[in-house]
Amino acid sequence: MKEIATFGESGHTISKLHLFDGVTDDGVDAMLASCTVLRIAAEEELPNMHGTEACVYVVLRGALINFLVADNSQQRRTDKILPGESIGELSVLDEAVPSNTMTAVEETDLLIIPSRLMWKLIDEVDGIARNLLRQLSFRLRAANAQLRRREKVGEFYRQLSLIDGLTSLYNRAWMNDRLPNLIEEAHAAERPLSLIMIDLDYFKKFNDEYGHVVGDNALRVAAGVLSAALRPSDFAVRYGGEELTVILPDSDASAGKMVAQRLCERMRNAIVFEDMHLPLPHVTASFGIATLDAHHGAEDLITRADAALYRAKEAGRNQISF
Ligand SMILES: Nc1nc2c(ncn2[C@@H]2O[C@H](COP(=O)(O)OP(=O)(O)OP(=O)(O)O)[C@@H](O)[C@H]2O)c(=O)[nH]1
Repeated sequence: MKEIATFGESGHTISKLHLFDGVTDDGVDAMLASCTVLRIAAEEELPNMHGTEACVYVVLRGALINFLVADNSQQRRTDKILPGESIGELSVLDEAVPSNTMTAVEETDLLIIPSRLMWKLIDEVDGIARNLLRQLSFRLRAANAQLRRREKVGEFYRQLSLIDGLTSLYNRAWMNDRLPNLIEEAHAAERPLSLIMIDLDYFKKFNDEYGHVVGDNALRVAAGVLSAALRPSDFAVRYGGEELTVILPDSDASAGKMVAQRLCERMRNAIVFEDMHLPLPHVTASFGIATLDAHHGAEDLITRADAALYRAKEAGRNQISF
């Protein structure tokens, strides 16, 4: 980077600089005449300060890219600063160190307006304060829009992280997060809630016999059976491996049993493999039902559903127990 001239010598005028839009005061060129014009090479980084003073940088030629330094010290690229545009106003106004680093996209010439002169211009020249405010409000809106976009993207990935990739059901992380809330809501409203633990039967044998690809398909089919049979207010979760869970808000023990019975039958009849040249493998599952007791929490509910599931397995599988 090198100082190539003063603004007065550079041949540039304020007419194309946004900060001076609508400013007709002839004195401004004179006030800026002795300001430095700095040339920085492509990919060169701009210092945060010029000397010891904060300053406004106005792009006369070339372009800058504004890198926002994130908390985790990764750099994120934001918008380009093009000829006529400026940067650094906030640091002049609040005297804080800028939170971004700027890099030249190509060889770039910059007019440097030191803080003291910037304040003098604001105080003495009509229109500059207005332009500055307009520029800052534009930047604030752009920053808000970017924040909203990031929030949406963040929410998208958060949702994605709560969905099981194979079955598209909710995953265990979702259940760990949501079940305590659902239980709290049920207690507060004094409404029932039932939970069904489901485990595919002899699934190891199924995998051994038909292979893991068909096994995966069987899991998808089992998930589909749950999704198709439940109300929109119910939740189906892949608890882990070949274990699935169904949460039934507003459902007492008899409703829980009825749903489990229906799921058990549909599971038994579901077709895993459509190819008629192969023997049609079916899957069955065992179901353990537990209904929420007053004052009991998620852990207790899962433990009781697990115990019921164990009884269904012990009793021969392909059935429900409570
Ligand atoms: N294909 C496939 N298999 C899985 C997946 N997750 C777990 N399994 C298999 O599920 C089988 C579960 O076996 P076990 O826990 O012994 O139970 P089981 O053979 O179903 O026997 P019971 O539960 O007693 O009826 C294991 O062989 C796992 O590899 C998966 O995502 N895809």
